[in-house]
This record gives sequence, C-alpha cells and structure tokens, in this order.
Amino acid sequence: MAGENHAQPASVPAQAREKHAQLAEQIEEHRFRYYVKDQPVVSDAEFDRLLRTLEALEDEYPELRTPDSPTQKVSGAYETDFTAVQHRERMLSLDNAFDDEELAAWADRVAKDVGTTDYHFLCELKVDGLAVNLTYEHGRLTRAATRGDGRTGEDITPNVRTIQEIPHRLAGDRIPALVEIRGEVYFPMDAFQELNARLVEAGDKPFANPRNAAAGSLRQKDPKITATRPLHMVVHGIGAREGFDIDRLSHAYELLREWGLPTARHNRVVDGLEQVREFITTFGERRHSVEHEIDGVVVKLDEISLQGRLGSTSRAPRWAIAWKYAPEEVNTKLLNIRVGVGRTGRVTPYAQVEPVTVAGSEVEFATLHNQEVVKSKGVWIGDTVVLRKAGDVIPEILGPVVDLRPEDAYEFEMPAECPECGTALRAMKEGDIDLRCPNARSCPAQLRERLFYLGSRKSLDIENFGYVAAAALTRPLEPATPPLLDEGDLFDLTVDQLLPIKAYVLDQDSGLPKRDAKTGEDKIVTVFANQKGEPKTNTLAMLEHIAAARQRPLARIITGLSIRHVGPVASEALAREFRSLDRIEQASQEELAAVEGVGPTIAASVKEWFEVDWHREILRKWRAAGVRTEDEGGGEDEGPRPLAGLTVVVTGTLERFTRDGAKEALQALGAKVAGAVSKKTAFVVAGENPGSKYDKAMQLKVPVLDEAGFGILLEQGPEAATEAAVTPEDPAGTPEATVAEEAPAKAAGQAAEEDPAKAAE
Ligand SMILES: NC(=O)c1ccc[n+]([C@@H]2O[C@H](COP(=O)([O-])OP(=O)(O)OC[C@H]3O[C@@H](n4cnc5c(N)ncnc54)[C@H](O)[C@@H]3O)[C@@H](O)[C@H]2O)c1
Ligand SMILES: [Zn+2]
Repeated sequence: MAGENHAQPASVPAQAREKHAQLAEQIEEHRFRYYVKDQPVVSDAEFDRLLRTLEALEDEYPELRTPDSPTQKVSGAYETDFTAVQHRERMLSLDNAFDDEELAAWADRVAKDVGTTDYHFLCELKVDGLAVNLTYEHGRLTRAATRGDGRTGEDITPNVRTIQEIPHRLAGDRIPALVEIRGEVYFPMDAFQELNARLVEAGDKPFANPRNAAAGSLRQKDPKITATRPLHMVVHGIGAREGFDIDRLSHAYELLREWGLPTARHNRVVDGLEQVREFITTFGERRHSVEHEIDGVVVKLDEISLQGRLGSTSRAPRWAIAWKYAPEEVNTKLLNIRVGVGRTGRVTPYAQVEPVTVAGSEVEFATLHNQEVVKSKGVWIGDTVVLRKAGDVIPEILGPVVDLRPEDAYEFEMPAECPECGTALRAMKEGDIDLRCPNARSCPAQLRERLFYLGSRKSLDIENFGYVAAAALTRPLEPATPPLLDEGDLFDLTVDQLLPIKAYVLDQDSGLPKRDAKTGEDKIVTVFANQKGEPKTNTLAMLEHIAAARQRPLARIITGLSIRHVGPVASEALAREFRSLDRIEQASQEELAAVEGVGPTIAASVKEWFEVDWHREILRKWRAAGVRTEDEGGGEDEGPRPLAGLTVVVTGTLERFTRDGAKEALQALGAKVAGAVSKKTAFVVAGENPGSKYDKAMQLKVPVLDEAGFGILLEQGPEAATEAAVTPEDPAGTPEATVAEEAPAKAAGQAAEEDPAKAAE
C-alpha cells in the first residue's frame, strides 16, 4: 500500500535503483498495453505481482518512492485518439488486500483514524470491467469519460450513449444541478465468445478476455460499432456534486436508483470486520452466479463525512480497500491441440498447454469443444493464451494474446481420420458440427472409453478394472489382435488371454502414454502378468470382480451398454418400468417415451441401439455368460414406497453411502432423485463439501439434511426428516464449495458432455 514513509537520507544501492527503474518501465509498458491498446500481454495477477514487487522495493528504499513512481499514480497519462477531458473530482484507484492480515490492517487503521466508533462498512462486489465517469448537468448526460490518469480521461460520450442501461436523462423530480457518477462498464462472459468469433471471421484481432472486450468496445472511434456490443454498467461511486446532500454512500445509491441509474444489486451495509469477512466468503462461493465477472470485494466506509476525514493518497482513497479473490485467469502457452475420441465416437479437440497452476490446481489440458470453436476463438498453436479455470468448471481457453504471437505459430486443422483407428471422420447427421469416428464397434478409443465407463461407479462398479486395463484389452502392443473387439467377450476373458498382453500405460486425462520417470520413455508394461509370467494378484481380483458384476441390478447393466443419452437415471427409469432387457427391446418407441424420465430423444436412441446387429450380439453373449437381464419381482408386489412423490437432491460426500448408493436407497423407497435444486425439491441431502446446490437450497429455503438427517428420512420418512432438517439463514455457515460432483473423467470433458442424461442428474 502506498504509505508516506519519509525518505531517510540513506543512499540507495545502484542495483536497487536499477531494478526499480526496470520494474517501473515494465509496469508503464503493461499499463499502456492494457489501458490504451486494450491488449495486455500479461495476466492481471502477474501485473499485480510486478506492482507489489515495486512497492516492496520502495518500502525498503523509501527514497525511490517519488511522485512519478507507478505506485503513486492511478495509471499513465497517455496521448490517445480521444479528446482529453478533465474530471471535476479525481477518479482514484483502490488499494488491495490479498489476505486477511492486509484487510485487518486496513480496518485497524480506519478504526484509529476515523475518530468515532459510530461507522459502517459498505461491502460491494468488485466488477471486472473498466471505470467510467458520467457527468449529468441538470439531469442530462453531458459527458462520459474513461478514468485516464485520474484527473484527465478520454471523452467517450458518443460511445457511452449507446449503452442501453445508461439514462440520457435522469428520472424523477429531485434532480441536482450537477453530479458525476462513477461506475464499471463490463462485457458479459457468455457474449464474449460470440464477439471473438465475429472478430476472427472479419479478420480482426480477438480479445484475450471479457474485460479487454469491454474496454476495446467502449474505446471505439466509431460509436456505431460500440452500439453493436452488449455492454452493461454498474454504478459504484459518486464524484463531484452540486445541489444535493448525501450522508451515506449507501443512501446515495438509493437516490441514484430513483434517477434510473444501474446500481448494484448485491451491496450490503455491515457493522464490522467479521461481517465483512462473511460477505467476502459468501460471494467467493457465489462468484459465478453473479450477473457479471467479479475479481473481488470493495469495502468502503459508508459515512461520507468520515470518508473525508480519512482522505486519499495520490493513488487511492484511504476509506476503501479492494479484497482480491484468487485469480482464475493465467497466461500460458498453447503447446498443441490434440483430438480425443469419446465414448460415442465424438472427436473433440483439446488444448495441451504449458502446465500452470490456477485456482489451486495444476492445469495441462483445456477443452476446445469442436473445430468451429477452435477457429472462432482465433487461437493458434504456439500462441500465448488466456486460460481460465472458474470454480469447478473444466478449464477453458478464453482467447489468444495476439501481440505475442510467434512467427512459427500455426492454425489447427481438424484431422480427416480418427487418430486411433484411421477411419475417415464424418458428421453423423446433416448440420452436425461434431465429427465422429463411425467405427463405433471396434475403434480402440471408443471401446476403451465404453469399457472404462462400464467398469466405473456409475455402471457395473468393477474393482481393479480401470483405464489401464480397458486400454490394454482394446489396444495392446502385443498380441496383434486385442482380446476384446467389442464388449461382448468381457465376461468370457480368461487368465491365459491376459498374461501375454503388453501395453502402454495410458493417462486417463489425456489418453496419452505416461512416461517413465527415470528413462523419459513411454511406459510399456505387461499389464496382467508379473515378472515370472504369473498372473498379478490384481489380475485375479479383476477377473473375480468382473464375474461378480454379472449380478448387478438391471439398471446398472443398462447403463453399461453406453446407449446414447441413457445415463444412470434413464437406465433406472427403464429398469423400473420394464424389468427386463427383452421387454425394453420389444417396447414400442411410444411406450418407451411415455416412461417418466425417458422421453422421445432417449426412446429413439434406445430403439436405434437395438437395431444394430453387433449390439444384439453383445447381449446374446452376455446372457450366455450369465449376466442379469431382468430384475426379479413384478410391478405390483414391490415393497412400500414411503417416499413416493418426493424429489430429493444429493450433493457432497456422504460417509455411509456412495452417491449412487444414496440414489438407489432413495429410489427404492419411491423418491425421485434430481440433479438440480428447484422449488419442487423436497429435500437436499448434503454431505461433506456440498457444492452450489447447497447454496441454491438455502436460497429457495429447501430443507437440507445432513447424513444423520438422511438416515432419518430413509428410516422414519419425510415428516421426521423435516424436523431434523436445517434451513440455515446464516450464510457464514456455508461450507466451502468444492470440486465438481460430476468431475469429468477427461480434461477435454467429452465423457461428461456426451451424455445429456448426466447433465440432468
Ligand atoms: N494485465 C495487465 O497488463 C494490466 C495492466 C494494468 C492494470 N491491470 C489490472 O487492471 C486492474 C485495474 O487496476 P486499477 O489500478 O484500476 O486497480 P483495481 O482494479 O485494483 O481497483 C480500482 C478500480 O476498481 C474498479 N471497481 C470495480 N468495482 C468497484 C466498486 N464496487 N467500487 C469501486 N471501484 C470498483 C474501479 O474501476 C476502480 O477504478 C488490476 O486488476 C490490474 O491487475 C492489468
Ligand atoms: Zn476411431
């Protein structure tokens, strides 16, 4: 933070002086690229780090802290194509708090300097956009300007007039002679990709992230272009004013709202630091359910007169502080674009980047969805790219840093053939963007993914049968012919077949061979035999577990068939209704579609599946091998269904149940298990680390059951459970949001995306 240490006459070593000059120059350069060109080349986190390093150096050698140091200025004063305009009152930046200690230090200082104990904090979201200053004279918008160096900004009045939310005239009758309104203009994330697609198509530079898109859109020479961009604004301050008085900033916002200005929806006035922390935690968890991107929380002293008492430095007010959340965007290098083949043959490009840590985990792969998306993002192999990992979402590439594009960068081209079996790729239906490998039966990639899914907890839950085994059985190096050409022979595998198999050890995330740490070579192993050529213990266990899996409930067997759109929920519905594979096969499309939880898409898909000869052959072999194809019991004499009519959502980790186990237990008692919380949800069962569903339950006041409460629901029914439920009011009690409940098996997210049934769970 900019302090006012007084320089000691101690001399500064030449080395420190030099480092200071270098850093200052770098920072100025980055500011120019950011504020003037709207094309930064480093991430905000990286920029903040540079600025902090400079501040630390100045703390050590206060002599270096001269008025023209970047730490003392709002930003640079640049010549631009826009007319320069003076702000009536300075527009400042904000000091930052990156941890609780810094936040507490600020609060201490406020407490010390404010001269009273009667004050309040106003918590606001820190919107990630660019600051504008709107001047209203007698209610008319007469000027709009960028922040510039805080005193002089750029005149962007015609551009700002194109933003629908910003009134040209203030409403109501309490209109002041003059007021400066400060706010943030932002670009919505969901419109961002569309904009880049248009820019790339027209041969223009795409933007690296939505913030740059907002700045670039607003700073257009031709306001007609600005008018085509979906810009929004949120008000977060007030500058010079004449003709009215305000006592508290929060009250001023109420007035501003009456005038028709777009004020923030989530502000909260609180009493002390503890409540500030609660606000920070709450919105840290809801970061992505807010209507705009946020990068932090701004805490302000609400009383205007006390703000004046604290004053400002040359760069920032002392009465406010910006808490910064952990950055979710980093810059990294796009090393390659690979294609993966999913369970249903869909071929998806995905990015391999130089590994970076973002939002607490290391990222090496990011989804690119399909070849059109790669093109529309305008990313080339070799580019520096902005990578974003938001919460529990699959990492994504936002856009390229075009200014750093190396000469040898090149555009991605979708391969014409399947990378694993060489079959020519094609769209399966007219108008489909996705390309698929049509070799559904024996394409090693598709079969491997299907087998892996079949062995997973969602389906047959076969221990010792994971990705490496699935790969070894479908695409071994030796023998030349794999033991499985489709899943039909799975239950007939013998030890003798397994022993000679040599294969790569494949990494589940990338589908690429793992490397031997010592030699650096691709790892090749005899997967099922030990050095003496005898079966490994795991191998024998695997065969036993495969044999045992034949008796899993019908629903799980259906799931294991990898019928498109038929995930565990639809399988459950089909099994419950028809009770045998034969009856499902014989059912008409209408009968299938009529089942609750099935519908026309799934019905059509089931019908199609049974029309394929090799599919029916799988079933014939499975039957012969003793796989269960019907569930016992008729529809009438099933047990009591005390939870019939109730919809329950399960989230988080339970101790006594797996997720699937919990679902089965509920369904067995007649409850419907849903994937999303709505007003119709009867209960949310929340284990450890529940995700956003918990928040949603609180919001909608749906009763939440912990594991004990869940037990009561199962054993004593809904009434007893209602008494045991919590409907928490206290947001501070919200447990931390964690990783996706349906964590995608693959970085490219294919598995998760191919199965809409999963999304509906
Ligand atoms: N990547 C780069 O090269 C580069 C270069 C320069 C600046 N930056 C980034 O730009 C950002 C801007 O720097 P800065 O000096 O404006 O500081 P800042 O963003 O940390 O804080 C000040 C700004 O926050 C904005 N703001 C958003 N919500 C607000 C609210 N509710 N109340 C008050 N203000 C609110 C205002 O526009 C204000 O000017 C930083 O995050 C920095 O990392 C990046
Ligand atoms: Zn293939």
